[in-house]
Amino acid sequence: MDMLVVDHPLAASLLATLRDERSDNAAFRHALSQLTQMLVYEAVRDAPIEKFEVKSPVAVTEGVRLKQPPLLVPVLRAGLGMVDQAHALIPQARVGFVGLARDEKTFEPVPYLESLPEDLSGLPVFVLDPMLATGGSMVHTLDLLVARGATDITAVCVVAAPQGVDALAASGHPVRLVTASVDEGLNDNKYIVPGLGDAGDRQFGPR
Ligand SMILES: O=P(O)(O)OC[C@H]1O[C@H](OP(=O)(O)OP(=O)(O)O)[C@H](O)[C@@H]1O
Ligand SMILES: O=c1cc[nH]c(=O)[nH]1
Ligand SMILES: [Mg+2]
Repeated sequence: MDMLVVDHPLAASLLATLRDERSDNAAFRHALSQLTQMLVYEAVRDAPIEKFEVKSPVAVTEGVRLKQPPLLVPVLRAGLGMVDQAHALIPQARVGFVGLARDEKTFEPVPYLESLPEDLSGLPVFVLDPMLATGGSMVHTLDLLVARGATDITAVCVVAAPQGVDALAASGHPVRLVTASVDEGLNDNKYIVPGLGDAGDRQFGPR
């Protein structure tokens, strides 16, 4: 599986703010939004473009635009903190939604929302979720997308555990990963170490 770890001092600095337990909900949401901008910017770097004619006040010249803007799919709740910034960068993008809550005992994702276009064939998809821990939530989301015909999926995650990376690779789904960090591992509660805690709670408060 292709993986891009965005290695940039500004991304690292925002990640430090996210990790810092002293960052309150507002600071956390702000840093997540800013870091999403960098991750999505890099995720789009090699996307196919098309050329079109632009008339500047001075002359006619060539402009470029994305050939096919991706479908953005935030995984609720935590992915909600990424979608506005991604959409600001790619305003033509359509948006679908998946809602999952990890069971605290089994660590399996429990689905509660699925709002996706019926046919995803030929449409690139960016899944937005800050945390890739065991990978169960992301693989569940990939299952939904592939069942609708998606063949070109990018998982945009702020922090990934090696176990989550392995789970994506083992899924066999057509996915690549863009992340700011592959962390050390998971603790007994399947939280990423060092991670940044519960990305949903840190934005919106405890469920
Ligand atoms: O890789 P996994 O082990 O599946 O864990 C990662 C999932 O856990 C978090 O969501 P959570 O279930 O806490 O829901 P929330 O966003 O509503 O807090 C996170 O946003 C991912 O969706
Ligand atoms: O570290 C983790 C693992 C799952 N979900 C989170 O929000 N954080
Ligand atoms: Mg959570």
